[in-house]
Amino acid sequence: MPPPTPLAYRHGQAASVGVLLANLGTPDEPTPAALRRYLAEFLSDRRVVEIPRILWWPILHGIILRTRPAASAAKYASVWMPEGSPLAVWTARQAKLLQGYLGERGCAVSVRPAMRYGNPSIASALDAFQAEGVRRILVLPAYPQYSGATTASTFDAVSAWAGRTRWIPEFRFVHQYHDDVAYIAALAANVRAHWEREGRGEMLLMSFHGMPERTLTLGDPYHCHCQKTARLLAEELRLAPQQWRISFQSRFGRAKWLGPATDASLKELAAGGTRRVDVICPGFAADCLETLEEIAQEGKETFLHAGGQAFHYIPCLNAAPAGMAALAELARRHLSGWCDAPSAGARELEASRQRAMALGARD
Ligand SMILES: C=CC1=C(C)c2cc3[nH]c(cc4nc(cc5[nH]c(cc1n2)c(C)c5CCC(=O)O)C(CCC(=O)O)=C4C)c(C)c3C=C
Ligand SMILES: [Fe+2]
Ligand SMILES: [Fe+2]
Repeated sequence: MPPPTPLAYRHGQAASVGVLLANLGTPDEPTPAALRRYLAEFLSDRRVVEIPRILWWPILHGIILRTRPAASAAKYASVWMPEGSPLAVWTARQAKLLQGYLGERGCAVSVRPAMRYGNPSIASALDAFQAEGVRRILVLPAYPQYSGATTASTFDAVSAWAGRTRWIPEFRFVHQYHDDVAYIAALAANVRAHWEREGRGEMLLMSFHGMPERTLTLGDPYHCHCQKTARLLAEELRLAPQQWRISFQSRFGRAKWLGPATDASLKELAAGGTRRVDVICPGFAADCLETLEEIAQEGKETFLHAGGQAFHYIPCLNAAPAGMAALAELARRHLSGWCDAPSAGARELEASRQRAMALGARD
């Protein structure tokens, strides 16, 4: 049960603004039992697996949840950080930093990390905002590219919580930021910094998480958003067409997924004589299993086995200052009018007064 009307609000204290930084979710521990809980929740979401339940349920419960947890747990164990799962650790750090970046607003901003599956759940973070007396919430899903499976699913979780809540706060929702100038600039800065430290390869491969190809024909903008991010990043880095490629990773299940596949691209590049490849995953706001294990470990092995000589993985934006500044700028834009810094308000007021005086108004 969500808590009753927040005490702070009942007592008339000024309500502040909340920012819910939501990412996908991750298991609590790298164990088969924790993986089973996480995968059961994740793969039961109709936004993620769009197969009729009558067909999907026996596959999920009869095969996947019996076999995948142990295999995935071993992969998670290979990337686990002392503080926990990389996705959870980075998302918590980002939320803390974002709160600092937004600290100079005209009202108190509270930023909470949340996970669509697992912990801290979206519902628990929203309950915590209610208890704090927060009456305005900006939901910021950490997905630059919109997809039904991620962004819309976050919206569903917020709506489900609202459906159980009497006095819902005012909500705003960030839809996507795949072509945001500051996000593209942050990605480019990340690549350039890597090149300055490590030299550069002949090819920059931009690998995005895949989706079933059918989602594209059904109208999901995800594929188009990925293409645009990749093109803008290549432009920002002034790359010629033969210096970059896009690919899609993490295929799941038997259906046809968006292509070209990252593993096939790595083999093809090596076979075609590319000696060094640099790989970046621009669709992931933070490093996680899919980047650290599937790309930095497995992808590297694939490329080197196929004859490549050097493989460089460029980490996600994580807590990099340019990435945090981009997130803060995005949040600031969406918070506009809710929580403006008083100095900006006062300046604007003075400018309007002077314009009015120039038009003949009297003080
Ligand atoms: C970045 C956007 C993501 C999209 C789009 C996405 C779609 C999608 N994913 C699956 C199946 C799995 N994904 C898994 C892990 C995972 N996926 C994303 C992001 C997107 N998924 C992230 C950030 C992660 C990593 C989580 C972590 O804990 O580090 C997994 C679980 C891992 C495993 O067992 O392999 C599955 C399964 C589908 C089916 C799908 C689109 C329909
Ligand atoms: Fe995924
Ligand atoms: Fe994967």
